[in-house]
Amino acid sequence: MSKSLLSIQDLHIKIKAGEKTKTLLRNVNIEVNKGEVVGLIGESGSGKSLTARAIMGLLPHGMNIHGRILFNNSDLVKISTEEHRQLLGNEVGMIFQDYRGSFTPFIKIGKQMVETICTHQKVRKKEAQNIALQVLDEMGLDSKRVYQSYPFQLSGGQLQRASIATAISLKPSLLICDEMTTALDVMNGEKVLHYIDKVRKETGCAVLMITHDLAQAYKRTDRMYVMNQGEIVEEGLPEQIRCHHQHPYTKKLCSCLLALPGETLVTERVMSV
Ligand SMILES: Nc1ncnc2c1ncn2[C@@H]1O[C@H](COP(=O)(O)OP(=O)(O)OP(=O)(O)O)[C@@H](O)[C@H]1O
Repeated sequence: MSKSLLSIQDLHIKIKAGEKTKTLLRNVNIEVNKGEVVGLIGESGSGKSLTARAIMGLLPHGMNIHGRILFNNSDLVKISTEEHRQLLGNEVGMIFQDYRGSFTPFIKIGKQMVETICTHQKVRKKEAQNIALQVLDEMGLDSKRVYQSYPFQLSGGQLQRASIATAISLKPSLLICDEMTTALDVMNGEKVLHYIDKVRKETGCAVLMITHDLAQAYKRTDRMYVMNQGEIVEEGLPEQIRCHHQHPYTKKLCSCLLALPGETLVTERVMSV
């Protein structure tokens, strides 16, 4: 049985800017195997979110996409909008950087969660209610209160955790997390990451973790890709990226990270020679 769950091959994304065409992503190749946590790191504007949006079929209007995005061997570049919609939620869950768009403002969180669960899973309303309350609880939220609340009655962090709970409640085989802890304080961010790790161990889902946070990526991923100006410039195990990187951009990125107590980073060793 193939280990590959997601295989992005030679992905290019272009956009028309007046008379000219601008290339936003160039020759992107990424592999995510079943059950694996893969990090996609890079500075702001490097193309991480566009990669995620391409997988989800949510690219802004006017962008041209070339290449292949194989998910369980079906090419997501070629499937229809309806097929993409079916896939989202059922197979691929996404936690967005901007959580505010995850909920409709004038419908209570619980009602929205139950509708989402019933749309994607063959469960009755009562069971969907129990699932919603359970995942909210596991996110460390006051589940009954959040369930009964309108989005505007919650803080940004509570809303982000509710949106994460919704994505996880559908038990996708791939979870794409785009800077998902940006709105959370350190304690709640850790709690959420810990919970996602628990879900991954229980369900065997794979995670594509998009982040600026190198320390989190080192700690939580099995493999990492480094992106710069729309291209993957380096890939490898966290330890390789951290201590044996080759590309000047990775070196620059890693040099921003402080060494842990008792360790010397390669970049520092090189600089001190
Ligand atoms: N709708 C759009 N129209 C034109 N250019 C866009 C659009 N969306 C993104 N871009 C450009 O594509 C490039 C990659 O953007 P992307 O959002 O993928 O970056 P990112 O790595 O996710 O950054 P961040 O970490 O800040 O979210 C950037 O140069 C950005 O300006």
